[in-house]
Amino acid sequence: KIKLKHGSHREGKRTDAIMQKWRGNGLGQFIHWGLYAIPGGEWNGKQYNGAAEWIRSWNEMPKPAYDSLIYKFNPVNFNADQWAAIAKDMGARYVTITTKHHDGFCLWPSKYTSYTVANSPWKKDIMKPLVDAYDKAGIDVILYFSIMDWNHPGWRYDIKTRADSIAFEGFKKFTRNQLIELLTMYPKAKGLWFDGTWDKSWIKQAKFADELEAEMRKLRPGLIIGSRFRADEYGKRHFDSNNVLMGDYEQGWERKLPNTIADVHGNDWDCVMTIPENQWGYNKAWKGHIKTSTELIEMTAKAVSLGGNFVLNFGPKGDGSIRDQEKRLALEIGDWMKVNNEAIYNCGYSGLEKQDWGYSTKKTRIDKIYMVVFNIPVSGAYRVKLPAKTAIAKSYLLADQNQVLKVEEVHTNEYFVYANPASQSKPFVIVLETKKKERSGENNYDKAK
Ligand SMILES: COc1ccc([C@@H]2N[C@@H](C)[C@@H](O)[C@H]2O)cc1
Repeated sequence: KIKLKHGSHREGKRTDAIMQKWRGNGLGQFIHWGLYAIPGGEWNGKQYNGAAEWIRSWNEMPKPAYDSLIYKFNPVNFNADQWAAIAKDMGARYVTITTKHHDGFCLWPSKYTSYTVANSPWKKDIMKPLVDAYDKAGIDVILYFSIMDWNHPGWRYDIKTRADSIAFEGFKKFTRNQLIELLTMYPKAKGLWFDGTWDKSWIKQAKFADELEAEMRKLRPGLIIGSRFRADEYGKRHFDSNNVLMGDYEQGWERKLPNTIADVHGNDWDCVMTIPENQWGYNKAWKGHIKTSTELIEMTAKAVSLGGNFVLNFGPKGDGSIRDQEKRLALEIGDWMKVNNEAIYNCGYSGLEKQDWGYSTKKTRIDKIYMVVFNIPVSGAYRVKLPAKTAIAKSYLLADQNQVLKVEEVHTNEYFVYANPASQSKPFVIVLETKKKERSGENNYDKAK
């Protein structure tokens, strides 16, 4: 092991109640909202083919033109309770909200810069009504914060000269001040989701970032901070030089999911996902493949089956309203979650071998396994292999618990569960209540039991 001063300060999963709640959330909502929602991926009648929240980096859009969008920020249709209701109806149990994206525009009235809502026509704080609305809806709030800040004069991509170094020292103080300010103004926030930490300038700040993380955790005991915040003194990110996870959960799954349990290295993690291929901020033109609710439900089940959370992104429009396609998807996912959320909330890796019909999840600390089915076998038989000494006490459809299902042990600890789902066009869940195997002879079940 390499001696590290600024590596990870904890090995293994956090076991406290706040993290256990986070771990059991299963499904979250991401909100990307800011000045970039006003142009919505378009400028002077031309479409930017990158991600809409990156339009400032487009040569076709003069930086001053972007920066003066602050004078157009007046979201007359902004309604925090409506956003929270959409998340609630979808079945999200936490939300991650952009307080400040890379452009540096602050959705809260920060004392440390003038580039905030306070100096827009809107004038009012956006974060407070959002935090309060989601909290009232029983949805935990995580604050997204971009370290990289294109608006701050002290930001540097790398530190090459003494002048860079002096400027960046000012930037570091500014960053610390804003983070302490956010934690102080919004004490209900359960965690921070950092982004914009890949440039050399920040990677070189191992000591500063380590001390800042310690200061934030002291100010807010139990605060949840992911692996993307800081690098160790050798510049290693997400995993330190001894390959130990930085922070409380892995933030490496952006627009992609792990495939097997080996990919998640026994850590907590979240996957953040866009509905189109790659748009976080509102884009007028949703080009390419727009994911369906069934695809998104499958990603949610896959994430939970591998011990993580699935966080689906919404990009509200410049006027504060949510686009119809996003509202419809949230309702469709919510309809499924209303019936099947027992297989998602407070569930995790089942330890069972992956089968073709879909993903299995296991209720934490309870002998219940959920077979979340996406591929219906023509045989009507759903194969499941259980660990030795484990038997199936009972099996039924989650959506209709009176329908006890026939189970047949076809090989030692390998069973066929027979089910005919009500609908062939929607994912459904088979529940297995397991128990210790008393004696070897117990191998056939008939429907009546
Ligand atoms: C260099 O590539 C990227 C890709 C996406 C991002 C940001 N992370 C996502 C969560 C969005 O905020 C996106 O703008 C930043 C840099």
